[in-house]
Amino acid sequence: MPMSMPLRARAATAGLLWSLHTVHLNFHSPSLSKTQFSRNCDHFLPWLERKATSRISSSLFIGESSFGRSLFASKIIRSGECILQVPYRVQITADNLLPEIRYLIAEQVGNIAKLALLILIEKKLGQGSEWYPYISCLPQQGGLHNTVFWNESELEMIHPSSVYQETIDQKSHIEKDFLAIKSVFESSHQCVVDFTYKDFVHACTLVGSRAWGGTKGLALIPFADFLNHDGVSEAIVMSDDDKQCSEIIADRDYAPGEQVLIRYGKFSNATLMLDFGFTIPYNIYDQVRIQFHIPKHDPLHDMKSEIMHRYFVPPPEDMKSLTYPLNSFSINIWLSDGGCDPIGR
Ligand SMILES: C[S@@+](CC[C@H](N)C(=O)[O-])C[C@H]1O[C@@H](n2cnc3c(N)ncnc32)[C@H](O)[C@@H]1O
Repeated sequence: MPMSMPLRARAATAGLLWSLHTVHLNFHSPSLSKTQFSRNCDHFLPWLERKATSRISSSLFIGESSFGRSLFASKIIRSGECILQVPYRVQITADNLLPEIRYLIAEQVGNIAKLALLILIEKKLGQGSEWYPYISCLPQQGGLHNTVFWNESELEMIHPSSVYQETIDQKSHIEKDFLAIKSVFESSHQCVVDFTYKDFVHACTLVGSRAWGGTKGLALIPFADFLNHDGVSEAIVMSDDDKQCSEIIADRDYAPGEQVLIRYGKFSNATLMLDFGFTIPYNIYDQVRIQFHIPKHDPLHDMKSEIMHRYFVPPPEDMKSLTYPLNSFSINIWLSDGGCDPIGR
């Protein structure tokens, strides 16, 4: 079963996603730099395999590319090969919170906030945390570029995009969760862990950009979350309930040393910027939605309406919850032949 990245579901309810095509924010060159082991990560995979008591991957090693930490082929990989299997038992979900904390915040906040709290608790435990080798590998504050971290003048640049409003909504959602957790802890006279609003925003953004929703609910999947995104890759994180693991099958051949990329979802640049803090240069999922008014007195009214209905494009999967006006259509910004397709296919 395919899994999907989480924040999208929430953001999709916030409003129409207009393309961010006017502001291209890919700070990195897509070409890969020399691969080397990332700081702090040398012992990561052996630790995870010990914890899982099984092989996670014999095909991948951790290195760095212009996309940050990345996974690379350690040998020839053939299309169709299983390159990674992460058992459910080494994935982190809200169930890993201590029962008394889980009970306290049960109805107060959603899974993103619960996982964020778990990260903050484990981080405070330092080397005493059973997840230390993973938690200590996660990006530090200042290392994420999602729009929630943008200052006012940066946000002003994207005012015409729906990402602007979605960013504001996301911030207020995080603030609401923060206050809810703090108030629960205060009224129960429990000081589970001391953290600031800034810590909490960082932790929520970490979860939003590297957790998957699956059969076990929202889960951080160590090692799988070191894989970077390529919108045209067919490789996705899948759940296998029989084998009790998440796995990834290679969608093409890889030579040793090549970076292995997966698709997080069929996301526009607006979504990528909001939830993951990057955009890609030619995003085949970028769309603008054009609303089109056909006045009743227009002599071509019937013909135009008929064309509109014939070519009406249903909203993408991740925007199903939105009601699209019928007098609108999508334009894909980038097409493989470089042209514009007015019916959005
Ligand atoms: C699931 S993590 C992937 C591993 C990450 N590079 C790391 O250092 O841990 C997702 C983050 O990786 C980065 N990323 C993934 N794909 C990217 C891409 N195509 N271009 C630029 N950054 C990317 C973004 O910072 C994103 O929020």
